[in-house]
Amino acid sequence: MTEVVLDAVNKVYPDGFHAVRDLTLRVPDGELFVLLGPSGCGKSTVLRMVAGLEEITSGSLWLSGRLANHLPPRDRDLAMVFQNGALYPHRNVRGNISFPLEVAGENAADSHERIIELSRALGIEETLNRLPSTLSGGQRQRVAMGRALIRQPGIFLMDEPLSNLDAGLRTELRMEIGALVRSVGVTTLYVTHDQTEALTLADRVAILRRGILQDVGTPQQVYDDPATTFTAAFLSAPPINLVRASVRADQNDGVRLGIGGQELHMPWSDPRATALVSRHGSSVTLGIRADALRPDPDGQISGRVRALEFHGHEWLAHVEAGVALVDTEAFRDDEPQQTGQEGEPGLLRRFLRTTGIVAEEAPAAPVPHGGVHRRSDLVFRLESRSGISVGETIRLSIDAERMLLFGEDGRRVDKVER
Ligand SMILES: Nc1ncnc2c1ncn2[C@@H]1O[C@H](COP(=O)(O)OP(=O)(O)OP(=O)(O)O)[C@@H](O)[C@H]1O
Repeated sequence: MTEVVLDAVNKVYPDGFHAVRDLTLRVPDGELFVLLGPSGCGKSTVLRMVAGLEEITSGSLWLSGRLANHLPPRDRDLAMVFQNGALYPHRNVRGNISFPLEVAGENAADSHERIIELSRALGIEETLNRLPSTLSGGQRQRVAMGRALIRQPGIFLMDEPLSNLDAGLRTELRMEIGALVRSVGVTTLYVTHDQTEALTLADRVAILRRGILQDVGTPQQVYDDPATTFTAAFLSAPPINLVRASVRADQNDGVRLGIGGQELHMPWSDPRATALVSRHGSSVTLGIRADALRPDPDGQISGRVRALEFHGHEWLAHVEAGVALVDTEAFRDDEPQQTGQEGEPGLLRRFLRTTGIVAEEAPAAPVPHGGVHRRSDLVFRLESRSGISVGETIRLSIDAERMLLFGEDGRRVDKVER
C-alpha cells in the first residue's frame, strides 16, 4: 500500500499553458481522496502526473517515500480506470479481468479464486463468460475496475469513472466503489466535477480551480468551513448567498456588518469579530447558506418575498433584501454543465491556444469581489410553504455560527480548522 505526496508540483504544457500551479497534497496510505473542480481545472493532469503519463514540470512526486518523478508508469504499482474503461472486445469478462495476471506471468489456476471473489464483490459474477458487447455500461465499468484491482495495486486512480452512466446507476455504483476500495484498503485518487459524488464518496477532498488548490479537507470540513469563496460557491447545494458587507468596528459595540441598507451585529465575544478589526472601513464577503437563514419576526434582515420555488423535498424562497451579491456566475464560467459537451471545453481551449486564436489564459484571477444585483437577492430554504406568500415582507434571522467571512482575496478572514 502506498502514500502519495505531491510537493509544489507544477505542470506547464508544451504550448506554455500552466495547468497546475504549486500543488502540494499528501494522501496517506489507504485513503479515498477525491480531486474536485470544474472542467479544465487540472484534475486529470494531476492524475496523469501521478500515473507517470504526463511529465512533471517542477516539484516532486513521492510514492511511499520514494521520489517518483522519473519512475516509469509500470514501476509505480498503480492501476487506472477512465471514463470509458475500454475493455478488450474479444475477451470475455473473465479474460478481461485476468489479463493483467497473464501479462505478469501468474498461474491462471492460482488466480481463479481471486477472480471469482472480486467479480462477486463487483456484482458481475454472472457475467464472467460474456463478451463486453453484451454488457451494460455499468457492468463494463465494473469489469474495468475488476481488471484494475486484480493485481492489488498500491494506488488506484479513477478519472470520472461514472460520468457516462445514468443517474440511478451512478448513485448505486458510487456506493459500491466506496465500499470496495475501502475493503481492499487501496490508496485511491478519484477525479470528478460532481460535488455530490465528491462529498458522498471521499475520505478527503481537494478542490481545484484553474490549476490552483482552493481547499482540502473532509467533505464536512470543506462544506461547513470552506477556506475560499470559490469552494463555498462550488459546493452549492443548497445554494449559498455571497453578500458584500462593509465592516465597521466599534470599541464598545463589536463589529457591524453593513449589507445594503441593513446591519448585522457581531459582538466582541464572537472570535470572528476580532479577525475583522483590521478590515474596519473595508468590505468582506459574507457567506450564508440557504439553510442558515430562517423566517423570524425578530430577525435582523427584512425583505420582500419575490418567488417561492418547489424543489420536491424543499422550497426555496427568494427574498429581495436590497443587498449586493458577489457574482458567483463568474465562478460558473468554468463549470462543465455551462459549457456544452463534457470534454469539449478543454479541447477547444487547447485548439484555440495552439492555433494562436487565443493567448494563454490569465493566471487565476483574484476571486471577484464586486457586488452585483441578481433579480432576487437572498435565497433561503423552507421545509414547506409555511404560510409565506409571494409579495409579503418578512424578517429573517441568520444562524450566526454558520456565517462565513471572506476577504478581498477570496480567502477566509478567520482561521479555517483542518
Ligand atoms: N496536452 C495538452 N496541451 C496543452 N494543454 C493541455 C493539454 N492537456 C490538457 N491541457 C489543458 O490543461 C487544462 C487542464 O486540463 P485537464 O484535462 O487536467 O482538466 P480537467 O480538470 O481534468 O478537466 P476535464 O474534466 O474537462 O477533463 C485545460 O485547460 C486543458 O485544455
